[in-house]
Amino acid sequence: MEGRALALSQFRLRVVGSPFLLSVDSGATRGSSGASGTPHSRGSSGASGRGRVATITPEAYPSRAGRGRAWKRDSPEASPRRAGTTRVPKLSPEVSSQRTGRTKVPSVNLEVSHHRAVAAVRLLRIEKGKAFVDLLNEKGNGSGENEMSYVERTLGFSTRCLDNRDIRLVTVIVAGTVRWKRYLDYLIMSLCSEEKVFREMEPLLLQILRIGFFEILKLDVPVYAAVDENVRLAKVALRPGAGNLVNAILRKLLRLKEANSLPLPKIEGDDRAQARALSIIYSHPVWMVRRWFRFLGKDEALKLMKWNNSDPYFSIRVNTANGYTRADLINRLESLQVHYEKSTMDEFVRIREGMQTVLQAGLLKEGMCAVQDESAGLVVSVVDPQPGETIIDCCAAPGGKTLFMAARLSGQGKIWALDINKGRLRILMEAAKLHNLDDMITDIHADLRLYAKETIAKYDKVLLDAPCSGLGVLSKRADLRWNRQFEDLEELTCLQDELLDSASMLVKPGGILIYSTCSIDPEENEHRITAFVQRHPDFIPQSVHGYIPAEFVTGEGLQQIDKLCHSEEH
Ligand SMILES: C[S@@+](CC[C@H](N)C(=O)[O-])C[C@H]1O[C@@H](n2cnc3c(N)ncnc32)[C@H](O)[C@@H]1O
Repeated sequence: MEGRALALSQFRLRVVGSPFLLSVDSGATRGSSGASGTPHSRGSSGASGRGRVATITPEAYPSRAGRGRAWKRDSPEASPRRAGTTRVPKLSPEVSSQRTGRTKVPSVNLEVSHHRAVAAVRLLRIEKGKAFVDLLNEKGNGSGENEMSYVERTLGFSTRCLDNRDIRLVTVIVAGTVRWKRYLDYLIMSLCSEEKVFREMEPLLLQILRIGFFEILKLDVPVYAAVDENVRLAKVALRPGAGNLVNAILRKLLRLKEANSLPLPKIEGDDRAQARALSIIYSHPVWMVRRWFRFLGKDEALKLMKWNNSDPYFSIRVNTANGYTRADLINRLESLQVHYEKSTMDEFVRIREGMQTVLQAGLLKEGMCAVQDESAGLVVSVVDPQPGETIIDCCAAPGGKTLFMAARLSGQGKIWALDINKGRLRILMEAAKLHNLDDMITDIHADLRLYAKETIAKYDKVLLDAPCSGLGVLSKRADLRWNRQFEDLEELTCLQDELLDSASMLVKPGGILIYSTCSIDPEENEHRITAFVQRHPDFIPQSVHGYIPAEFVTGEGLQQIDKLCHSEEH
Protein backbone atom coordinates (compact mmCIF):
# COMPACT_ATOMS: atom_id res chain seq x y z
CA MET A 1 0.00 0.00 0.00
CA GLU A 2 1.12 3.55 -0.61
CA GLY A 3 0.81 6.25 1.97
CA ARG A 4 0.81 9.93 1.13
CA ALA A 5 2.72 12.72 2.75
CA LEU A 6 1.47 16.16 1.94
CA ALA A 7 3.92 18.98 1.94
CA LEU A 8 2.31 22.36 2.03
CA SER A 9 4.39 25.31 1.08
CA GLN A 10 2.70 28.47 1.77
CA PHE A 11 4.02 31.63 0.40
CA ARG A 12 1.08 32.73 -1.69
CA LEU A 13 -1.43 33.31 1.03
CA ARG A 14 1.15 33.99 3.62
CA VAL A 15 0.14 30.83 5.27
CA VAL A 16 3.05 29.51 7.17
CA GLY A 17 2.53 26.18 8.84
CA SER A 18 3.51 23.15 6.85
CA PRO A 19 1.83 20.45 8.80
CA PHE A 20 2.62 16.85 8.09
CA LEU A 21 0.42 14.20 9.51
CA LEU A 22 1.80 10.85 10.45
CA SER A 23 0.02 8.05 12.17
CA VAL A 24 1.52 5.15 14.02
CA ASP A 25 1.09 1.94 12.11
CA SER A 26 -1.01 0.08 14.61
CA GLY A 27 -4.30 -0.11 12.85
CA ALA A 28 -5.92 2.07 15.50
CA THR A 29 -8.09 5.02 14.56
CA ARG A 30 -7.52 8.74 14.89
CA GLY A 31 -10.19 9.26 17.47
CA SER A 32 -8.60 7.32 20.31
CA SER A 33 -8.06 9.20 23.51
CA GLY A 34 -6.48 8.98 26.93
CA ALA A 35 -2.78 9.15 27.62
CA SER A 36 -1.13 5.96 28.63
CA GLY A 37 1.45 6.24 31.34
CA THR A 38 1.14 10.02 31.39
CA PRO A 39 2.84 11.20 34.54
CA HIS A 40 1.59 14.77 34.55
CA SER A 41 -2.06 14.45 35.36
CA ARG A 42 -3.43 17.58 36.99
CA GLY A 43 -6.93 16.86 35.85
CA SER A 44 -8.59 18.80 33.12
CA SER A 45 -11.30 21.22 33.93
CA GLY A 46 -13.44 23.41 31.79
CA ALA A 47 -12.20 26.67 30.42
CA SER A 48 -14.89 28.76 31.98
CA GLY A 49 -14.81 32.34 33.07
CA ARG A 50 -13.33 35.33 31.36
CA GLY A 51 -9.62 35.70 31.46
CA ARG A 52 -8.11 39.05 30.79
CA VAL A 53 -5.07 38.89 28.68
CA ALA A 54 -2.72 41.25 26.96
CA THR A 55 -0.94 39.02 24.58
CA ILE A 56 0.75 39.45 21.29
CA THR A 57 0.97 35.90 20.23
CA PRO A 58 4.20 34.62 18.86
CA GLU A 59 3.03 33.82 15.38
CA ALA A 60 3.39 37.36 14.32
CA TYR A 61 6.46 37.97 16.44
CA PRO A 62 8.13 34.67 17.04
CA SER A 63 11.33 35.82 18.60
CA ARG A 64 10.25 39.02 20.20
CA ALA A 65 7.78 38.18 22.83
CA GLY A 66 8.07 40.36 25.86
CA ARG A 67 10.52 42.65 24.19
CA GLY A 68 8.28 45.12 22.47
CA ARG A 69 8.75 48.79 22.17
CA ALA A 70 6.21 51.37 23.05
CA TRP A 71 6.04 55.09 23.39
CA LYS A 72 4.24 56.77 26.16
CA ARG A 73 2.82 60.15 25.48
CA ASP A 74 4.02 62.42 28.22
CA SER A 75 1.75 65.34 27.81
CA PRO A 76 -0.21 66.94 25.02
CA GLU A 77 2.35 69.73 24.98
CA ALA A 78 5.12 67.27 24.38
CA SER A 79 3.28 65.73 21.46
CA PRO A 80 2.33 68.16 18.74
CA ARG A 81 0.96 66.22 15.80
CA ARG A 82 3.33 67.26 13.07
CA ALA A 83 6.95 67.94 12.70
CA GLY A 84 8.01 71.47 12.09
CA THR A 85 5.53 73.23 14.32
CA THR A 86 6.90 76.41 15.77
CA ARG A 87 6.29 75.77 19.43
CA VAL A 88 9.19 74.02 21.16
CA PRO A 89 7.76 72.29 24.20
CA LYS A 90 9.98 71.07 26.97
CA LEU A 91 9.33 67.81 28.73
CA SER A 92 8.57 68.17 32.37
CA PRO A 93 11.49 67.37 34.72
CA GLU A 94 9.44 64.51 36.08
CA VAL A 95 9.07 62.97 32.65
CA SER A 96 12.67 63.62 31.91
CA SER A 97 13.93 61.76 34.93
CA GLN A 98 11.51 58.91 34.33
CA ARG A 99 12.90 58.51 30.87
CA THR A 100 16.53 58.92 31.34
CA GLY A 101 17.13 58.41 35.01
CA ARG A 102 18.72 61.83 35.06
CA THR A 103 17.47 65.17 36.24
CA LYS A 104 18.54 67.05 33.12
CA VAL A 105 15.65 68.19 30.96
CA PRO A 106 16.34 67.07 27.40
CA SER A 107 15.47 69.58 24.74
CA VAL A 108 12.93 68.37 22.25
CA ASN A 109 14.08 69.17 18.77
CA LEU A 110 11.13 70.04 16.61
CA GLU A 111 13.18 70.98 13.59
CA VAL A 112 13.40 67.36 12.54
CA SER A 113 10.75 64.94 11.47
CA HIS A 114 10.26 62.84 14.59
CA HIS A 115 9.32 59.57 13.02
CA ARG A 116 12.30 59.74 10.64
CA ALA A 117 14.67 60.46 13.52
CA VAL A 118 13.31 57.52 15.51
CA ALA A 119 13.37 55.28 12.42
CA ALA A 120 17.01 56.18 11.72
CA VAL A 121 18.07 55.32 15.27
CA ARG A 122 16.07 52.13 15.23
CA LEU A 123 17.66 51.09 11.93
CA LEU A 124 21.06 51.77 13.39
CA ARG A 125 20.30 49.58 16.37
CA ILE A 126 18.86 46.81 14.21
CA GLU A 127 22.05 46.79 12.19
CA LYS A 128 24.05 46.38 15.36
CA GLY A 129 21.77 43.54 16.43
CA LYS A 130 20.37 45.50 19.34
CA ALA A 131 16.78 46.03 18.23
CA PHE A 132 14.03 44.31 16.34
CA VAL A 133 12.10 45.40 13.33
CA ASP A 134 8.55 45.26 14.61
CA LEU A 135 6.96 48.05 16.52
CA LEU A 136 3.55 46.62 17.04
CA ASN A 137 3.02 47.23 20.67
CA GLU A 138 0.86 48.62 23.34
CA LYS A 139 1.98 52.03 24.38
CA GLY A 140 2.85 52.79 27.92
CA ASN A 141 4.56 49.61 29.05
CA GLY A 142 7.74 51.48 29.71
CA SER A 143 9.88 50.11 26.94
CA GLY A 144 9.15 53.09 24.71
CA GLU A 145 10.95 55.27 27.15
CA ASN A 146 14.11 53.25 26.64
CA GLU A 147 13.70 53.67 22.92
CA MET A 148 13.44 57.41 23.29
CA SER A 149 16.52 57.53 25.43
CA TYR A 150 18.41 55.68 22.67
CA VAL A 151 17.23 58.36 20.28
CA GLU A 152 18.42 61.07 22.62
CA ARG A 153 21.78 59.43 23.20
CA THR A 154 22.35 58.74 19.52
CA LEU A 155 21.22 62.04 18.12
CA GLY A 156 22.12 64.29 21.00
CA PHE A 157 18.58 65.62 21.27
CA SER A 158 15.09 64.33 21.98
CA THR A 159 12.25 64.07 19.61
CA ARG A 160 8.75 64.56 20.88
CA CYS A 161 6.93 61.38 21.83
CA LEU A 162 5.33 59.65 18.93
CA ASP A 163 1.62 59.45 18.33
CA ASN A 164 -0.13 56.56 16.58
CA ARG A 165 0.43 57.95 13.14
CA ASP A 166 4.14 58.37 13.82
CA ILE A 167 4.39 54.85 15.16
CA ARG A 168 2.78 53.50 12.02
CA LEU A 169 5.20 55.49 9.88
CA VAL A 170 8.20 54.25 11.86
CA THR A 171 6.94 50.70 11.41
CA VAL A 172 6.51 51.12 7.67
CA ILE A 173 9.85 52.85 7.16
CA VAL A 174 11.86 50.51 9.34
CA ALA A 175 10.36 47.29 7.98
CA GLY A 176 10.56 48.50 4.39
CA THR A 177 14.08 49.86 4.65
CA VAL A 178 15.33 46.64 6.19
CA ARG A 179 13.50 44.53 3.61
CA TRP A 180 14.86 46.56 0.67
CA LYS A 181 18.35 47.03 2.09
CA ARG A 182 20.28 45.28 -0.70
CA TYR A 183 18.40 47.15 -3.42
CA LEU A 184 18.73 50.50 -1.65
CA ASP A 185 22.43 50.03 -0.94
CA TYR A 186 23.13 49.06 -4.52
CA LEU A 187 21.55 52.29 -5.70
CA ILE A 188 23.13 54.45 -3.02
CA MET A 189 26.54 53.02 -3.93
CA SER A 190 25.90 53.59 -7.63
CA LEU A 191 25.05 57.22 -6.98
CA CYS A 192 28.03 57.97 -4.76
CA SER A 193 30.96 59.60 -6.52
CA GLU A 194 33.07 56.54 -5.74
CA GLU A 195 32.53 53.20 -4.03
CA LYS A 196 34.83 54.24 -1.18
CA VAL A 197 32.39 57.01 -0.21
CA PHE A 198 29.69 54.40 0.29
CA ARG A 199 31.95 51.86 2.02
CA GLU A 200 33.23 54.42 4.50
CA MET A 201 29.97 56.23 5.06
CA GLU A 202 29.16 56.79 8.72
CA PRO A 203 26.35 54.51 9.85
CA LEU A 204 23.78 57.17 10.75
CA LEU A 205 24.25 58.94 7.45
CA LEU A 206 23.73 55.66 5.60
CA GLN A 207 20.47 55.03 7.50
CA ILE A 208 19.20 58.50 6.61
CA LEU A 209 20.03 57.92 2.95
CA ARG A 210 18.34 54.51 3.01
CA ILE A 211 15.21 56.12 4.46
CA GLY A 212 15.23 58.80 1.76
CA PHE A 213 15.74 56.25 -1.02
CA PHE A 214 13.01 54.01 0.37
CA GLU A 215 10.57 56.89 0.67
CA ILE A 216 11.23 58.06 -2.88
CA LEU A 217 11.34 54.68 -4.56
CA LYS A 218 8.87 52.57 -2.65
CA LEU A 219 6.57 54.91 -0.75
CA ASP A 220 6.23 57.69 -3.28
CA VAL A 221 6.55 60.24 -0.50
CA PRO A 222 6.34 63.80 -1.90
CA VAL A 223 9.72 65.15 -2.90
CA TYR A 224 9.75 68.06 -0.49
CA ALA A 225 9.20 65.70 2.45
CA ALA A 226 11.53 62.92 1.37
CA VAL A 227 14.37 65.26 0.44
CA ASP A 228 13.98 68.25 2.74
CA GLU A 229 13.18 66.28 5.88
CA ASN A 230 16.03 63.82 5.45
CA VAL A 231 18.46 66.61 4.59
CA ARG A 232 17.40 68.46 7.72
CA LEU A 233 17.76 65.34 9.83
CA ALA A 234 21.30 64.78 8.54
CA LYS A 235 22.20 68.42 9.19
CA VAL A 236 20.81 68.46 12.72
CA ALA A 237 21.88 64.96 13.76
CA LEU A 238 25.29 65.06 12.06
CA ARG A 239 26.51 68.33 10.49
CA PRO A 240 25.67 70.65 7.59
CA GLY A 241 28.03 68.84 5.22
CA ALA A 242 26.19 65.56 5.78
CA GLY A 243 22.95 67.30 4.89
CA ASN A 244 24.51 68.60 1.67
CA LEU A 245 25.61 65.10 0.69
CA VAL A 246 22.12 63.71 1.35
CA ASN A 247 20.65 66.54 -0.70
CA ALA A 248 22.97 65.88 -3.65
CA ILE A 249 22.41 62.12 -3.71
CA LEU A 250 18.64 62.27 -3.22
CA ARG A 251 18.25 64.85 -5.98
CA LYS A 252 20.36 62.71 -8.29
CA LEU A 253 18.08 59.78 -7.48
CA LEU A 254 14.99 61.87 -8.26
CA ARG A 255 16.38 62.81 -11.66
CA LEU A 256 17.14 59.17 -12.49
CA LYS A 257 13.75 58.03 -11.27
CA GLU A 258 11.96 60.66 -13.36
CA ALA A 259 14.00 59.64 -16.40
CA ASN A 260 13.20 56.00 -15.64
CA SER A 261 16.87 55.16 -15.71
CA LEU A 262 17.76 53.77 -12.32
CA PRO A 263 21.13 52.01 -12.58
CA LEU A 264 19.92 48.49 -11.83
CA PRO A 265 21.60 45.28 -13.00
CA LYS A 266 20.21 43.51 -16.07
CA ILE A 267 18.69 40.06 -15.70
CA GLU A 268 20.87 38.24 -18.17
CA GLY A 269 23.59 35.61 -18.42
CA ASP A 270 23.65 32.23 -16.74
CA ASP A 271 21.57 31.26 -13.71
CA ARG A 272 24.19 32.48 -11.32
CA ALA A 273 24.33 35.93 -12.95
CA GLN A 274 20.56 36.16 -13.12
CA ALA A 275 20.24 35.16 -9.48
CA ARG A 276 22.72 37.88 -8.57
CA ALA A 277 20.79 40.52 -10.51
CA LEU A 278 17.45 39.42 -9.05
CA SER A 279 18.90 39.37 -5.56
CA ILE A 280 19.57 43.11 -5.97
CA ILE A 281 16.34 44.01 -7.73
CA TYR A 282 14.22 42.09 -5.20
CA SER A 283 16.57 42.55 -2.28
CA HIS A 284 17.29 39.02 -1.08
CA PRO A 285 20.54 37.20 -0.31
CA VAL A 286 21.98 35.56 -3.44
CA TRP A 287 22.08 32.11 -1.83
CA MET A 288 18.33 32.20 -1.19
CA VAL A 289 17.58 33.20 -4.77
CA ARG A 290 19.79 30.45 -6.14
CA ARG A 291 18.18 27.90 -3.83
CA TRP A 292 14.68 28.91 -4.91
CA PHE A 293 15.73 28.79 -8.56
CA ARG A 294 16.71 25.20 -7.93
CA PHE A 295 13.69 24.11 -5.88
CA LEU A 296 10.92 26.25 -7.31
CA GLY A 297 12.04 27.40 -10.74
CA LYS A 298 12.57 31.02 -11.77
CA ASP A 299 8.94 32.07 -12.08
CA GLU A 300 7.94 30.79 -8.67
CA ALA A 301 11.13 32.18 -7.12
CA LEU A 302 10.21 35.57 -8.51
CA LYS A 303 6.66 35.36 -7.17
CA LEU A 304 8.00 34.34 -3.80
CA MET A 305 10.38 37.31 -3.65
CA LYS A 306 7.59 39.72 -4.60
CA TRP A 307 5.45 38.15 -1.90
CA ASN A 308 8.21 38.52 0.68
CA ASN A 309 8.43 42.20 -0.19
CA SER A 310 4.74 42.89 0.15
CA ASP A 311 3.20 44.39 3.27
CA PRO A 312 1.91 41.69 5.56
CA TYR A 313 -1.49 41.71 7.15
CA PHE A 314 -2.15 40.56 10.66
CA SER A 315 -4.62 37.92 11.67
CA ILE A 316 -6.52 37.96 14.89
CA ARG A 317 -8.08 34.88 16.44
CA VAL A 318 -11.14 35.28 18.59
CA ASN A 319 -10.78 33.57 21.93
CA THR A 320 -13.74 31.22 22.10
CA ALA A 321 -12.49 29.82 25.41
CA ASN A 322 -13.56 33.10 26.97
CA GLY A 323 -17.00 32.82 25.43
CA TYR A 324 -16.47 35.28 22.58
CA THR A 325 -17.55 34.69 19.00
CA ARG A 326 -16.14 36.14 15.82
CA ALA A 327 -19.28 38.30 15.60
CA ASP A 328 -18.38 39.86 18.97
CA LEU A 329 -14.90 40.61 17.69
CA ILE A 330 -16.22 42.08 14.46
CA ASN A 331 -18.60 44.33 16.40
CA ARG A 332 -15.71 45.68 18.40
CA LEU A 333 -13.60 46.23 15.31
CA GLU A 334 -16.44 48.07 13.66
CA SER A 335 -16.96 50.28 16.69
CA LEU A 336 -13.24 51.07 16.59
CA GLN A 337 -13.49 51.73 12.83
CA VAL A 338 -10.81 49.17 12.12
CA HIS A 339 -11.15 47.70 8.68
CA TYR A 340 -11.11 43.91 8.62
CA GLU A 341 -11.66 40.94 6.34
CA LYS A 342 -13.16 37.66 7.42
CA SER A 343 -10.91 34.66 7.04
CA THR A 344 -12.29 31.38 5.76
CA MET A 345 -11.22 30.03 9.13
CA ASP A 346 -14.09 30.60 11.53
CA GLU A 347 -12.12 32.08 14.40
CA PHE A 348 -9.99 34.51 12.38
CA VAL A 349 -10.20 38.01 10.91
CA ARG A 350 -7.50 39.84 8.98
CA ILE A 351 -6.36 43.39 9.56
CA ARG A 352 -4.07 45.37 7.33
CA GLU A 353 -4.07 48.63 9.26
CA GLY A 354 -5.28 49.58 12.69
CA MET A 355 -3.49 47.01 14.80
CA GLN A 356 -2.29 49.77 17.08
CA THR A 357 -5.92 50.76 17.68
CA VAL A 358 -6.84 47.17 18.51
CA LEU A 359 -4.01 46.95 21.00
CA GLN A 360 -4.79 50.23 22.66
CA ALA A 361 -8.48 49.42 22.90
CA GLY A 362 -7.46 46.51 25.11
CA LEU A 363 -9.00 43.70 23.05
CA LEU A 364 -6.03 41.49 23.77
CA LYS A 365 -5.94 42.41 27.43
CA GLU A 366 -9.59 41.55 27.74
CA GLY A 367 -8.81 38.08 26.43
CA MET A 368 -11.15 38.67 23.54
CA CYS A 369 -8.58 37.74 20.92
CA ALA A 370 -4.96 36.98 20.18
CA VAL A 371 -2.75 37.93 17.27
CA GLN A 372 -2.12 34.69 15.45
CA ASP A 373 -1.29 33.72 11.90
CA GLU A 374 -3.93 31.73 10.12
CA SER A 375 -1.16 29.33 9.20
CA ALA A 376 -0.79 28.51 12.87
CA GLY A 377 -4.52 27.94 12.91
CA LEU A 378 -4.15 25.50 10.02
CA VAL A 379 -1.64 23.49 11.98
CA VAL A 380 -4.12 23.27 14.84
CA SER A 381 -6.81 22.20 12.39
CA VAL A 382 -4.55 19.39 11.25
CA VAL A 383 -3.98 18.35 14.88
CA ASP A 384 -7.78 18.44 15.13
CA PRO A 385 -7.99 18.34 18.94
CA GLN A 386 -10.95 16.32 20.12
CA PRO A 387 -12.49 16.61 23.60
CA GLY A 388 -10.87 14.16 25.99
CA GLU A 389 -7.64 13.76 24.07
CA THR A 390 -4.14 14.05 25.46
CA ILE A 391 -1.83 16.15 23.34
CA ILE A 392 1.80 17.09 23.75
CA ASP A 393 3.10 20.21 22.03
CA CYS A 394 6.79 19.37 21.81
CA CYS A 395 8.17 22.79 20.90
CA ALA A 396 5.40 24.78 22.42
CA ALA A 397 6.67 28.17 23.45
CA PRO A 398 5.59 30.88 23.41
CA GLY A 399 2.37 29.02 22.94
CA GLY A 400 0.18 30.30 20.12
CA LYS A 401 -0.73 26.83 18.99
CA THR A 402 -0.96 25.40 22.50
CA LEU A 403 -3.59 27.96 23.45
CA PHE A 404 -5.59 27.48 20.30
CA MET A 405 -5.50 23.69 20.72
CA ALA A 406 -6.60 24.04 24.34
CA ALA A 407 -9.49 26.28 23.26
CA ARG A 408 -10.52 23.68 20.70
CA LEU A 409 -10.67 20.97 23.40
CA SER A 410 -13.75 22.72 24.83
CA GLY A 411 -12.77 22.06 28.41
CA GLN A 412 -12.21 18.32 28.04
CA GLY A 413 -8.74 16.97 27.53
CA LYS A 414 -5.24 17.91 28.42
CA ILE A 415 -2.24 19.51 26.78
CA TRP A 416 1.39 19.25 27.81
CA ALA A 417 3.46 22.17 26.60
CA LEU A 418 7.15 21.30 26.41
CA ASP A 419 9.94 23.67 25.51
CA ILE A 420 13.64 24.04 26.15
CA ASN A 421 13.31 27.78 26.68
CA LYS A 422 12.19 28.59 30.20
CA GLY A 423 11.46 32.26 29.58
CA ARG A 424 9.27 31.57 26.57
CA LEU A 425 7.52 28.80 28.50
CA ARG A 426 6.76 31.27 31.27
CA ILE A 427 5.14 33.58 28.73
CA LEU A 428 3.05 30.64 27.53
CA MET A 429 1.79 29.84 31.01
CA GLU A 430 1.01 33.48 31.78
CA ALA A 431 -1.05 33.66 28.60
CA ALA A 432 -2.75 30.37 29.47
CA LYS A 433 -3.74 31.78 32.84
CA LEU A 434 -5.12 34.95 31.36
CA HIS A 435 -7.05 32.92 28.81
CA ASN A 436 -8.44 30.73 31.60
CA LEU A 437 -6.88 27.72 29.95
CA ASP A 438 -4.20 27.00 32.53
CA ASP A 439 -6.14 24.10 34.03
CA MET A 440 -5.83 22.31 30.73
CA ILE A 441 -2.17 22.98 30.12
CA THR A 442 0.86 21.63 31.96
CA ASP A 443 4.26 23.03 31.12
CA ILE A 444 7.36 20.88 30.87
CA HIS A 445 10.68 22.64 30.78
CA ALA A 446 12.99 20.18 29.04
CA ASP A 447 15.04 19.33 26.02
CA LEU A 448 12.69 17.14 24.02
CA ARG A 449 15.54 14.78 23.17
CA LEU A 450 16.21 14.03 26.83
CA TYR A 451 12.59 14.08 27.89
CA ALA A 452 11.59 11.52 25.29
CA LYS A 453 14.30 9.15 26.49
CA GLU A 454 13.37 9.44 30.13
CA THR A 455 9.58 9.45 30.12
CA ILE A 456 7.20 6.55 29.72
CA ALA A 457 4.36 8.93 28.85
CA LYS A 458 2.51 8.41 25.57
CA TYR A 459 -0.01 10.79 24.03
CA ASP A 460 -2.90 10.60 21.58
CA LYS A 461 -1.44 13.40 19.51
CA VAL A 462 2.06 14.78 19.35
CA LEU A 463 2.69 18.13 17.69
CA LEU A 464 6.23 19.00 16.66
CA ASP A 465 6.31 22.62 15.54
CA ALA A 466 10.01 22.46 14.94
CA PRO A 467 12.61 25.22 15.12
CA CYS A 468 13.26 26.20 11.52
CA SER A 469 14.78 28.78 9.21
CA GLY A 470 11.55 30.78 9.00
CA LEU A 471 11.94 31.09 5.24
CA GLY A 472 8.14 31.02 4.92
CA VAL A 473 7.64 34.16 6.98
CA LEU A 474 10.05 36.60 5.37
CA SER A 475 7.35 39.17 4.67
CA LYS A 476 6.51 39.40 8.36
CA ARG A 477 10.07 39.22 9.61
CA ALA A 478 11.82 41.78 7.52
CA ASP A 479 15.26 41.22 9.04
CA LEU A 480 15.26 37.43 8.86
CA ARG A 481 16.49 37.20 5.29
CA TRP A 482 19.69 39.00 6.28
CA ASN A 483 20.21 37.01 9.45
CA ARG A 484 19.88 33.55 7.96
CA GLN A 485 22.91 31.86 6.47
CA PHE A 486 22.99 28.90 4.15
CA GLU A 487 24.95 26.98 6.79
CA ASP A 488 22.06 27.36 9.26
CA LEU A 489 19.98 24.97 7.21
CA GLU A 490 22.25 22.00 7.75
CA GLU A 491 22.30 22.53 11.49
CA LEU A 492 18.55 22.97 11.56
CA THR A 493 17.75 19.87 9.53
CA CYS A 494 19.92 17.76 11.89
CA LEU A 495 18.02 19.17 14.85
CA GLN A 496 14.69 18.61 13.10
CA ASP A 497 15.60 14.93 12.54
CA GLU A 498 16.56 14.49 16.17
CA LEU A 499 13.40 16.19 17.38
CA LEU A 500 11.22 14.14 15.03
CA ASP A 501 12.80 10.93 16.33
CA SER A 502 12.21 12.04 19.90
CA ALA A 503 8.65 13.21 19.28
CA SER A 504 7.81 9.89 17.66
CA MET A 505 8.70 8.11 20.91
CA LEU A 506 5.83 9.93 22.62
CA VAL A 507 3.07 8.78 20.28
CA LYS A 508 0.86 6.09 21.72
CA PRO A 509 -0.04 3.15 19.50
CA GLY A 510 -2.58 4.38 16.99
CA GLY A 511 -1.74 7.98 17.81
CA ILE A 512 -0.82 10.82 15.50
CA LEU A 513 2.37 12.80 15.02
CA ILE A 514 2.06 16.18 13.33
CA TYR A 515 5.14 17.94 12.02
CA SER A 516 5.08 21.60 11.07
CA THR A 517 7.54 24.37 10.31
CA CYS A 518 7.25 27.97 9.16
CA SER A 519 9.70 27.34 6.37
CA ILE A 520 9.01 26.73 2.71
CA ASP A 521 12.28 24.94 2.19
CA PRO A 522 11.84 21.32 1.07
CA GLU A 523 14.92 20.33 3.08
CA GLU A 524 13.06 21.29 6.23
CA ASN A 525 9.75 19.83 5.16
CA GLU A 526 9.28 17.03 2.64
CA HIS A 527 12.87 15.83 2.90
CA ARG A 528 12.63 15.53 6.67
CA ILE A 529 9.43 13.48 6.38
CA THR A 530 10.89 11.21 3.73
CA ALA A 531 13.96 10.60 5.86
CA PHE A 532 11.82 10.09 8.96
CA VAL A 533 9.58 7.53 7.31
CA GLN A 534 12.65 5.65 6.13
CA ARG A 535 13.95 5.53 9.67
CA HIS A 536 10.52 4.72 11.12
CA PRO A 537 8.56 2.46 8.79
CA ASP A 538 5.95 2.06 11.53
CA PHE A 539 4.73 5.59 10.77
CA ILE A 540 2.47 6.13 7.79
CA PRO A 541 2.17 9.58 6.26
CA GLN A 542 -1.43 10.71 5.92
CA SER A 543 -3.11 13.33 3.82
CA VAL A 544 -4.12 16.58 5.47
CA HIS A 545 -7.08 16.83 3.10
CA GLY A 546 -10.25 17.16 5.06
CA TYR A 547 -8.54 18.86 7.97
CA ILE A 548 -8.00 22.28 6.43
CA PRO A 549 -10.10 24.33 4.05
CA ALA A 550 -9.52 23.32 0.44
CA GLU A 551 -8.71 26.96 -0.32
CA PHE A 552 -5.46 26.64 1.53
CA VAL A 553 -4.49 23.56 -0.36
CA THR A 554 -5.48 24.22 -3.91
CA GLY A 555 -6.49 27.86 -4.36
CA GLU A 556 -4.42 31.00 -4.40
CA GLY A 557 -3.06 29.92 -1.08
CA LEU A 558 -0.88 27.02 -0.17
CA GLN A 559 0.89 25.26 -2.87
CA GLN A 560 0.27 21.60 -2.62
CA ILE A 561 2.99 19.14 -3.33
CA ASP A 562 1.90 15.53 -3.21
CA LYS A 563 4.62 13.11 -2.52
CA LEU A 564 4.25 9.39 -2.44
CA CYS A 565 6.01 7.51 0.27
CA HIS A 566 6.04 3.78 0.31
CA SER A 567 5.15 2.03 3.46
CA GLU A 568 4.40 -1.50 4.38
CA GLU A 569 1.00 -3.04 3.98
CA HIS A 570 -0.75 -3.28 7.30
C1 LIG B 1 8.91 27.44 16.08
S1 LIG B 1 9.13 27.72 17.75
C2 LIG B 1 7.64 27.08 18.42
C3 LIG B 1 6.46 28.01 18.30
C4 LIG B 1 5.27 27.49 19.05
N1 LIG B 1 4.88 26.17 18.63
C5 LIG B 1 4.09 28.40 18.94
O1 LIG B 1 3.15 28.13 18.19
O2 LIG B 1 4.10 29.43 19.62
C6 LIG B 1 10.27 26.45 18.16
C7 LIG B 1 10.48 26.23 19.65
O3 LIG B 1 11.29 25.08 19.78
C8 LIG B 1 12.00 25.19 21.00
N2 LIG B 1 13.10 24.21 21.00
C9 LIG B 1 14.24 24.25 20.29
N3 LIG B 1 14.99 23.17 20.55
C10 LIG B 1 14.30 22.42 21.45
C11 LIG B 1 14.54 21.19 22.11
N4 LIG B 1 15.67 20.51 21.91
N5 LIG B 1 13.62 20.73 22.97
C12 LIG B 1 12.49 21.42 23.19
N6 LIG B 1 12.20 22.59 22.60
C13 LIG B 1 13.09 23.10 21.73
C14 LIG B 1 12.42 26.65 20.98
O4 LIG B 1 12.70 27.08 22.30
C15 LIG B 1 11.18 27.34 20.39
O5 LIG B 1 10.36 27.85 21.40
